[in-house]
Amino acid sequence: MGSVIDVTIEEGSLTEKKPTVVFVLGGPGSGKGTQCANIVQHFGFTHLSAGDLLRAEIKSGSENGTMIQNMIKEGKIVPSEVTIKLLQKAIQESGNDKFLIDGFPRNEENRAAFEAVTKIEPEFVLFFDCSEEEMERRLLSRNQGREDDNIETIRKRFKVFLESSLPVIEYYNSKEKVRKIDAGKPVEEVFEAVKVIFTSNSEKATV
Ligand SMILES: Nc1ncnc2c1ncn2[C@@H]1O[C@H](COP(=O)(O)OP(=O)(O)OP(=O)(O)O)[C@@H](O)[C@H]1O
Ligand SMILES: Nc1ccn([C@@H]2O[C@H](COP(=O)(O)O)[C@@H](O)[C@H]2O)c(=O)n1
Ligand SMILES: [Mg+2]
Repeated sequence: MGSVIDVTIEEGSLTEKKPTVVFVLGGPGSGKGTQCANIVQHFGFTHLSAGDLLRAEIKSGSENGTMIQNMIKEGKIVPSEVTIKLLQKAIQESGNDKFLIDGFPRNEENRAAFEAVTKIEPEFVLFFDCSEEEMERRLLSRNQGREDDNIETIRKRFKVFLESSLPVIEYYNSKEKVRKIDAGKPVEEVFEAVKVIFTSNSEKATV
């Protein structure tokens, strides 16, 4: 007769825990990157900007580099497959389990593909609400050498935001996931409002 082996399976050991994800959305120049840097300092998240990952991919000399560069110059949205692969790689390499995903999902295709591939639902969606007039002023004085910070591309980016990105925010709003911030105020005031959201959310999580 064979021996009986007592195998104890610890709870959760067979299913990997999903990371915590907050999507950070808002128009071009609304202050997503600026506020994410503050959130990282205070709340221990890793900041993943989809735009930064795409720009790094261009610099790396990847086979998709020229296609990505052309799309960014035109303010168009890069196919989800490319952006999601970059996000997944960055998540895996980070060693963290809490992420601010900035500038993604940018359209319905981004949203549905991310959900299908990763099975991750955002904890909530931070939405930086800012007037076009103020965003345009900020982008034209950003001076970071971005090829899309010129008035022609900025107008195209605003159009894409209204037509493709706002519907994603509306989708999450219908699921009560959107936390809207008045992003037209000075940086410090915007961050005070951001802190309230992250603090109350972490309190909820520990109850
Ligand atoms: N609340 C604010 N008031 C004034 N200027 C700001 C504010 N927040 C950010 N800025 C400035 O506006 C510019 C755009 O900010 P930032 O890069 O954070 O925007 P973004 O939403 O990440 O834009 P993009 O979508 O183009 O990446 C930067 O030069 C930044 O210093
Ligand atoms: N999900 C995304 C995010 C960005 N892009 C492209 O990058 C440009 C710059 O993005 P920022 O967030 O840094 O402003 C954006 O205009 C798109 O061309 C994308 O395709 N998909
Ligand atoms: Mg940015």
